[in-house]
Amino acid sequence: MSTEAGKTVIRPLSAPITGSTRVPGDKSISHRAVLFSAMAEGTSQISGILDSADVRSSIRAVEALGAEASLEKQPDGSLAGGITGWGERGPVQPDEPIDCGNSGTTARLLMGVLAPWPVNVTITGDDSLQKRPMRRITAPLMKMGVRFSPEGKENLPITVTGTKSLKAIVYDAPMASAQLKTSILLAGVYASGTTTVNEPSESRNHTELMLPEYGIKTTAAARTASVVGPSVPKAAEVIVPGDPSSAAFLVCAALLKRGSSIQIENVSLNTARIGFTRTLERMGADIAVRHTGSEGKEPYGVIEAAYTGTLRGCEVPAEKIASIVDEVPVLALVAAHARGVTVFRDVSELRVKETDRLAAIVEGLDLLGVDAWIDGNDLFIEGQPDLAAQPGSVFDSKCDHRLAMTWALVGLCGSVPIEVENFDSVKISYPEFLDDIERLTR
Ligand SMILES: O=C(O)C1=C[C@@H](OP(=O)(O)O)[C@@H](O)[C@H](O)C1
Ligand SMILES: C=C(OP(=O)(O)O)C(=O)O
Repeated sequence: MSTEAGKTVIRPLSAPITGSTRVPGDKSISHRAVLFSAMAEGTSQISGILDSADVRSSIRAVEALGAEASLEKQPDGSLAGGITGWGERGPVQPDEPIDCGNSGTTARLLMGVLAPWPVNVTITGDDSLQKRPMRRITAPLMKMGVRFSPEGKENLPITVTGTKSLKAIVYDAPMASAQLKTSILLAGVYASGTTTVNEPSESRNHTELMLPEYGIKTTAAARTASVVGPSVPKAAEVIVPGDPSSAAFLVCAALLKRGSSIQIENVSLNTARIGFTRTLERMGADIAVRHTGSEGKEPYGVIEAAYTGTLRGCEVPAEKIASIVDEVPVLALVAAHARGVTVFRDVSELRVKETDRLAAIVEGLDLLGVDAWIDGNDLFIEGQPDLAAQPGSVFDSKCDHRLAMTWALVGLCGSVPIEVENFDSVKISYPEFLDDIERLTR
């Protein structure tokens, strides 16, 4: 790998991707472990925490609010140690705005964390995060009694002023978003009565699975989750499994690189997260999932995948999109190599991620000569089984980690070097991505 003027040259892998590996800790569970432990009374013990820029944003945020984190780097690259929360005392008033960097999860969950406390905290973030919608979070929290200034503003920076007299609500969410659901449920922990979030389709359920570990009365069924408050979370022990969203890049690489065969161990097999395995199976991929255990209520196990060279297009219905929401860019690249058309129905949420991922997918696939288009909120890709990049093509990651890894696969699994602009955005979720994939070719 070489980088010049923000462009990284990605060269074809010298051999098929083979063998067993692990991926770093799950980002969603790591954020939650950090934030829930900060809210709790006592010292929580956490291991397997993802050490990435986004999770560091959550750690810095809770430290600024008075939680004590003594986390140490482990030989496997993860962070482990104790977090002593503010519990009944509540967070301290920070001196400065809290900068959540690139992390939507940090900013949005923090609004719910701060809701029960009489502090004024300004939340901000980088250029990308300052463009992402926040009214979806502030509107329901305002119904619970939280104040935001400027009132009704869509984008960060926004100042949160919490209240000790939060009202419990029943909220019909306009979109399937675990960040929205979690923010409301975290506020609900301190509201009197039952706070419920109903969703149009199922989003990831880590919050519902983890809050009971912190002693919070929680109920959950398909598309609905509730907490009963008021209650103070109690310290817990959390072991974070590997991140399936990171695993998806290695799996897709194996499906695109002739002769490859890999096993990814100790990865979360939460069904709300591994929709990509089902999509790839429907595309005819050789992929299998094997449960080996669970941590708390979170299942984990092994994902196996092997190259076959024969993939076909498929249709992914709207209600399954939440289970692949962060994997659509890399699945779109696989679809570009499949025979026939692939359709992802109602992927409008991709427009409001780190960048407009829908537009970026169409742009990147166009550079590869692949016909991809958006009709309404649906994404269509006409695959080409013999697809090959032009040498030296420059793909723009738009400083988005998922796009950086997606376009890197074009170079790694193809036959000519390509370039990826701002490839270093992989530090957001998977800093060791390139090392991990190269290690599997030796
Ligand atoms: O709750 C979470 O940890 C996340 C939820 C998803 O966002 P939305 O809730 O906005 O869909 C996902 O895209 C993000 O990477 C992490
Ligand atoms: C959308 C993502 O994260 P966040 O919303 O936390 O920035 C992601 O990791 O792809």
